[in-house]
Amino acid sequence: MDILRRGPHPVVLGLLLAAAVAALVAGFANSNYTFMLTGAAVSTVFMQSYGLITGRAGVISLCQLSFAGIGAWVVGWANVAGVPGGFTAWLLLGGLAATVAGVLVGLPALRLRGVNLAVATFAFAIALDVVLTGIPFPGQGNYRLVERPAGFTTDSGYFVFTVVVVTVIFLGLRHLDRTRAGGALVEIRHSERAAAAHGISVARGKLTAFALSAFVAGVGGGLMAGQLGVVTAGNFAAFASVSLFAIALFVGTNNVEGAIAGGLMGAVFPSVLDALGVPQDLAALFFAVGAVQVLRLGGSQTDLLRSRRRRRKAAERGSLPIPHANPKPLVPIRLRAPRDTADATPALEVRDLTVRFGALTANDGVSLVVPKGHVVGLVGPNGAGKSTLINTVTGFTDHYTGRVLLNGEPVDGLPAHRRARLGLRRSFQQLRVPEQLTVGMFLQVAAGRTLPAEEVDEQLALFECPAADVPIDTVDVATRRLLEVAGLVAGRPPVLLLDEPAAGHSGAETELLQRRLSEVPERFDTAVLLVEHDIELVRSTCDSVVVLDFGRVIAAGPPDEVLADPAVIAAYLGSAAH
Ligand SMILES: Nc1ncnc2c1ncn2[C@@H]1O[C@H](COP(=O)(O)OP(=O)(O)OP(=O)(O)O)[C@@H](O)[C@H]1O
Repeated sequence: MDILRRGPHPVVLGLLLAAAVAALVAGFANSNYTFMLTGAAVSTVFMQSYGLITGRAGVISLCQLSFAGIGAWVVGWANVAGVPGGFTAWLLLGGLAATVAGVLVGLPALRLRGVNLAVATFAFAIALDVVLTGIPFPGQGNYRLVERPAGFTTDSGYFVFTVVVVTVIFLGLRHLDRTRAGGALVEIRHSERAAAAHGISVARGKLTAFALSAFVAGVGGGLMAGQLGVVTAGNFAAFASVSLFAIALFVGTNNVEGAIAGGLMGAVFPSVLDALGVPQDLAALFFAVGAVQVLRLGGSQTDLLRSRRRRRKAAERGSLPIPHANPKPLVPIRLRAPRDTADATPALEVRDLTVRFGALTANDGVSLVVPKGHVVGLVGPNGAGKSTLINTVTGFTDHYTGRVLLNGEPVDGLPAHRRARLGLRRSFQQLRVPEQLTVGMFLQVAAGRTLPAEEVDEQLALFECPAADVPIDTVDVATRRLLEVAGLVAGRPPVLLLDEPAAGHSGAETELLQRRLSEVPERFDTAVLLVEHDIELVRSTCDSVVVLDFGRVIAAGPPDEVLADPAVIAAYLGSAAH
């Protein structure tokens, strides 16, 4: 959002420049080059589609060219049938038809991941190959060429048209990247569990990615039909989808430069190999090796380059800018006496919760209450069952007996993202903050709502996090943890469960967390269940403490009393009798 305030982004300027260069190239290049460059622009659209489904949402799809084939088929049909509106309307029609296919493929694919998803989408690509070979493209039999848009009928004119379409798609993608929906896709790619904990429906996110990417691929297929006049099933073969997927994975087509580079590779490489007399299969092999390299390095070429550049800039800039604000703590550290839990209304109630993993009982009839306006500590030695309790309460473990009530209403049976939306939010012991987002975008994704810019700045200042436009991969781990808490409380959930939020913090960071946690109930109207090994943090922030050992509650009550209990001390020393 800061970027918006500063005016046109370099990417927009770059795209305008690209359009100008396209016009120049179209004016001066010979027809062979123009044809090849138009192919590269069409390929760039395919890459944009991979950038959506794989680059952003992290979903493997090996059938993007099949969606393109559907788009091309519809454009061919509209041309033959004389559908009014002309080529641009046909393109949109082709995109929409591909979207329907995207949703149909996406729905059964939602429960699949990794290799299984690759196989499922590839099976669809093969099936469509067979279908398209059986049903000729409209116009294929009688060479009825697709009519290009008025004003762009020459090869050079059509090249400019394709660049305009590519540019419009880039702008659309850029807009998506700046919305919470775009941030949600990136979080799904990074960690489906974290996304669900932020109230994001992973299934709906993936389906949206399938639909959008199929639309873009369908438009690309339609553009190809306009370029070639007549297309055949061979233009959209399943194996070509796999090659393009490998290129997309290698280059990183969620980035503008990656999509353009991928487009150029997809279109130009085969011609280069032809000119060198090298078999085409080698191109696929080359890109497959590149894709394996991505898995080894943990990122595409453009992602790695961008990340390196951001880190270098951050190092040059020194310490990260913290938004200017002067938040006044509502309550100084533990100057306030612990709140009295006796009469408070429960925000979260856990009744007789039992969770078993085979023969092991991780939670054994646990009952506890987190009253409104309170911070409750949940402590116990390693393996006592604290994380299991958080996982179960928030819907990440569904094999349990007992009840979980939020504001008096049972939430048992609801999946994690539904519980999160109702206001049961959590953090994870293992940090799950996606590095690809900016600080401000993550804050909004974690909050589960779009926050006004001023609120984002205030919240970041309150938790002493860097400014909204700072990329997360330049932020240290302890600050990321603070950012996670900042985002979660910004959503003002009725209940927040924090799993060791101070892990890896320095003394100063723990002190900041201590201040903020003490204020959370009043400032955000959020009750907190705090799992923490730092007993001083628990003592200074919690109104009451529950102690677990071997899955059972062994003590509960005011912090000073409970933490001085000999049974609790013995449990921590590992000598409790059971
Ligand atoms: N998915 C699982 N499958 C099998 N056993 C599990 C699973 N998750 C947890 N456990 C076991 O349940 C017990 C409780 O684990 P849990 O992680 O809840 O403890 P904890 O109190 O959070 O420990 P720590 O403080 O080390 O995080 C442990 O014995 C653990 O090995």
